[in-house]
Amino acid sequence: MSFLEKLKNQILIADGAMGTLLYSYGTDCCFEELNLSHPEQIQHIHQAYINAGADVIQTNTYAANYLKLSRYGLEDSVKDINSAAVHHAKKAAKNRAFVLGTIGGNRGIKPNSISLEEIKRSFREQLYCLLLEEVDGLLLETFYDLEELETVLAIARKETKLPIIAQVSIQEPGFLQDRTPVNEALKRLESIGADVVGLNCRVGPHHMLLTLEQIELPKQAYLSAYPNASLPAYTDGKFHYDSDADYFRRAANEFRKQGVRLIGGCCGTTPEHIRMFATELKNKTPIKEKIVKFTPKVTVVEDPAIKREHTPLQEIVKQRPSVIVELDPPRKLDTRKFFDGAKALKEAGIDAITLADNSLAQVRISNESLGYLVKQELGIRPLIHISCRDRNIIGLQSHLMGLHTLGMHDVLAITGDPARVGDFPGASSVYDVSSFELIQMIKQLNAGLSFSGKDLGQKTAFSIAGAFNPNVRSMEKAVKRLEKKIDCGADYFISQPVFSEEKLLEVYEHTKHLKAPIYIGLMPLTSSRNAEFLHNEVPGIKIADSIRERMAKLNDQPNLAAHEGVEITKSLIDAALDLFNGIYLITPFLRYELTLELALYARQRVRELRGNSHVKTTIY
Ligand SMILES: Cc1cc2nc3c(=O)[nH]c(=O)nc-3n(C[C@H](O)[C@H](O)[C@H](O)COP(=O)(O)OP(=O)(O)OC[C@H]3O[C@@H](n4cnc5c(N)ncnc54)[C@H](O)[C@@H]3O)c2cc1C
Ligand code: MET
Ligand SMILES: [Zn+2]
Repeated sequence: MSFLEKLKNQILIADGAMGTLLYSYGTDCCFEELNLSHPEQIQHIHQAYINAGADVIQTNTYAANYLKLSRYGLEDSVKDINSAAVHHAKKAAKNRAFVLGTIGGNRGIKPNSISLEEIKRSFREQLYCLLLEEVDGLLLETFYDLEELETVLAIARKETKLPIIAQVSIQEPGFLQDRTPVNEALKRLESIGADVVGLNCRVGPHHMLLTLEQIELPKQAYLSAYPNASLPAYTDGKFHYDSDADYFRRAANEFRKQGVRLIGGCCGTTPEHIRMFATELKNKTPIKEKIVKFTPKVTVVEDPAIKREHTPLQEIVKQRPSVIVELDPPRKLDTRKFFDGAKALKEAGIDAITLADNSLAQVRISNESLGYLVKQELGIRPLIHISCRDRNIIGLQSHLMGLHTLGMHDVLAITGDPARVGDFPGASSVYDVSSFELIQMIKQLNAGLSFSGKDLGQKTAFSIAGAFNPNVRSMEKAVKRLEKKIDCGADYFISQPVFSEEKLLEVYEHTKHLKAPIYIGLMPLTSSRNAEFLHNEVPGIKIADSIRERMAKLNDQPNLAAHEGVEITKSLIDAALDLFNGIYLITPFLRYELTLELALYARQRVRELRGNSHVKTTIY
C-alpha cells in the first residue's frame, strides 16, 4: 500500500531528530557531510528510529542545499551528499519504512533575508538530486516564511506526483511570524497541492497542541505534527534537551484528538520519544471530525495613555524650518554641563536634543537615561540614537519597548561605528541587524508586532530617522541607501556634518526627489587641530580645504579659532536655509555655548527670511 493510501485509514509514525541527536553524540560540524564521511552513523540512527516503531523516516538532508552547505565550503557537493543520504535511508529502511527526502527552509526571522530567486535555484538543485534517487515522498520542513514555502512547494508540485508534506514552524501559538493564522497557512499549502500539511520544530507538544486546536481538518490533505522535545537547555557550553520521553507518551493521544495522522519528532527528540508515540498510536484509526477553537483576533490597540506628546519631526520639518541639536551624553559621570547645555538650548527654542549612542564606539552615559531626564525635568524632546553595535535583536527590541514605555518616540536608527574604532577595540560589535533591518523592526513595532511577528498588544508610535553620510565618493550610492532606508520605513534623515556650500548644493540636488525630509548636519570647528583630526581621522567627515586653511591661520589662538568655527557655520546656516528646512547642529565636546549661539543665529535668520516672505510658515 502506498504512503497516502495508508494515511487514509491509519496514523503513521515518523522518525525524530537527526541533527540534535548527532550533536548529543558530540558531533558539532556539518551534519549533512556525515552522509559522506560517516555513513554507518547515519544508518545507525535511521535504524534506531525504525526499531522504535517509525513507519516513515527522512533523509539526512535538511540543510543539504548549496546556500547552507556553502558555510562549510561544500556548495559543490549537493549531489553527492543528497545521493548518499537517500542511499543510507533506503538501506536502513529495507522496504519496512517509507523514505522521505527532506528539504529545510532557509529564511529565518529577518524579512526577505535571502531572495526568492536564490531560494528557487538552490531548491531546484536539491529537489532534482532527491527525485533522481527515487525517494518515496518529500518533506518540506521548518519553514518560518510562508512565502518561501509556497514558492518551493509550487515548484515541487510541478515536478513530481510523489506525496509532498509541507510543514511550517511557529514562533507563537496559532500564528506564523508574518501573522498569518496557521489554519489559513495550511489551507493555502493544501490548495497549492501538498498532500500532508502540518507543523514542526521550534516548540514542544504544549504550544503545538495549542495551535492544532485552532486548525481545521484539511479537506483533501492530511495533518502532520513533529514537535520538539522541549526548549533547549545550555550547560557547560553545550545545548541539550532534558525532556522525559514519557511526556510524549502522555501527549500522544492529544495529537490524535486534534486530527494528526503523521506524527514524528523534531529537535531534541530521540528514538525513545518515537517509541512512545508508536506505543500509543501505531496503526490507530485517525479521527474524522473535530471541533475547532476559534482563531483569536489580533488585539493590537493604541493605548491612549501613551500617545505622542509632540508632532513627529518629519511633519514639522516639512512645514517649517526646524533646528535640532546633538548634545551627547558625557564620557564621565559629571552631568552638570550636559544639563546646563540642555536647558540653554531649550530656551533657544530648538525642536529636539539628539543623544548619540556611544558614537565612535566610545563609552558614554546611556542616552536612554539622560534622554528620559531631559524629557521629564526640562520638558525637552529627546531624540535617541540607536546603534546595532551594542545590542542583539533581543536587546534592541527590549530597548525600543523601554523607550516607548518611557514616552520617548523619536529615534535615529544606525548601524553604528564598529567597536574596533573605540575605547575597547577588542569588544565585540554585535550587528545582528543593520540599520535597514533595525528600521524595519521599529516599523513593525509601530504596527504592534515584535520583530518575530508576536502580537505586542499595542502599537508604538516611533518616528524613525535614518543616518545619511553625504561625505562619500559616490553620492549616487549614498542616495540609493537613503531610498532603501525609505523603503524599510525611514520617515526622515539626519546627516553627517557638511563643511562647504558646494556640498550643501550637491546634497540638495541629489536628494530633492526624496519624499523624506533631511536635517542637514552642521558642526562648528573648535580649532585647526580639531579640523585636521575630523578631516583625516573620523570616518564620514570631509572638510573643504578653504575652511581648513581659515582654521589653520588661527592655530595659536583658541578663542579666536572657536569664534572662526562659529562664523564659518553661520555662513553655512545661511546657505543651508535656502535649501533645507532642517538644521542639525552637532555640539563638539559638550561646548554647548557654540551650538547655542548657532541655534539663536538660525532662529534670527529664519525670522529675517520670514520677513522676506520665502519661508513657508511662521511657527519657529
Ligand atoms: C546623524 C548621525 C548620527 C550618528 N550617531 C551615531 C551614534 O550615536 N553612534 C554611533 O556609533 N555611530 C553614529 N553615527 C555613525 C554611523 O553609525 C556611521 O557613520 C555609519 O557608517 C553610517 O550610518 P549608518 O550607521 O546608518 O550606516 P549604514 O547606512 O547602515 O551603513 C552601513 C555600512 O555601509 C557603509 N556605507 C554607508 N554608506 C556607504 C556608501 N555610500 N558607500 C559605501 N559604503 C557605505 C558604512 O560605512 C557602514 O559600514 C552617526 C551617523 C550620523 C550620520
Ligand atoms: N529534521 C531535521 C533534523 O532533525 C531538521 C530539524 S529542524 C532544525 O535534523
Ligand atoms: Zn527542529
